[in-house]
Amino acid sequence: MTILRIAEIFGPTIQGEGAVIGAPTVFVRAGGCDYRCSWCDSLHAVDSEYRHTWAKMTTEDIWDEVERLSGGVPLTVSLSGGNPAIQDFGPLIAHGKSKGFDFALETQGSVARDWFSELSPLILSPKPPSSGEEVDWDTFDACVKAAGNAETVLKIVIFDEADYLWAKEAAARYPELPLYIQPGNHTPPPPDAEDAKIDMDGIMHRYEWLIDRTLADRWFAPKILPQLHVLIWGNKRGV
Ligand SMILES: C[S@@+](CC[C@H](N)C(=O)[O-])C[C@H]1O[C@@H](n2cnc3c(N)ncnc32)[C@H](O)[C@@H]1O
Ligand SMILES: Nc1nc2[nH]cc(C(=O)O)c2c(=O)[nH]1
Ligand code: SF4
Ligand SMILES: [Mg+2]
Repeated sequence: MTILRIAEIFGPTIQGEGAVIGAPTVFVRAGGCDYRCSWCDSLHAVDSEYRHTWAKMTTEDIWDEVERLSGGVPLTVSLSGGNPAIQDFGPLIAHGKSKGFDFALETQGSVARDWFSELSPLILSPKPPSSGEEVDWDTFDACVKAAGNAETVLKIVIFDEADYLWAKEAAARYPELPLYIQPGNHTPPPPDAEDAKIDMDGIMHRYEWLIDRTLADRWFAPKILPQLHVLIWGNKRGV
């Protein structure tokens, strides 16, 4: 029996980022991450200090909750975290797909899994210099390979000029993958935050900077998107 550490399951809400922005989805947020990005907006699912808040759930437990939240109506389930790839979501994905649901998964690309080939899409989010983490490109390549024919997209968070230049180089490694860039939320919630306040002016300013920077550069490959859920709900948890 597969037991998974789950920080939260919520929805239905809209997918706020990237390729299927605006699409109804239910989120399953895995607990635990092999990275610790300086600006992570989901530290409650990363910091082992919050481990006691993560539920130990079987595939069946998770599926029951997804069905309850979705009313049993098939949609795309978004697997995020933490890094969902450090746990075995293969059985959940197989079960959900047999019921007509699809699965998207967000990961930084530090662990490759054979079940990536069952995703639609696999969202790979390599981390730029401002994160304080460093990409192992061999492992990242292995993630792209593991996905095989499954839809795979790149989503890169950009905070500053160094990140921007890095994103261009990173994207150039994978010219065949659809590319999404998003401005960073420089006011991510502390892990124990009740308060959903953000610096909205600052976030919009960074978004405008990223659009201007990209277009002035005649870099037309990426779609440049905000975190839509942050614009609507700020740092509120569970949306
Ligand atoms: C919390 S992560 C979880 C999945 C996986 N660990 C990853 O990083 O891809 C989900 C997405 O949120 C992005 N993200 C995290 N913190 C952010 C922030 N402060 N501003 C903008 N995007 C952020 C990540 O880059 C990733 O694309
Ligand atoms: N609505 C909504 N969209 C999201 N897209 C990626 C998210 C994440 O934290 O992985 C996220 C999230 O937490 N909420
Ligand atoms: S890899 Fe993702 S979940 Fe892990 S610390 Fe970075 S942004 Fe947060
Ligand atoms: Mg998020």
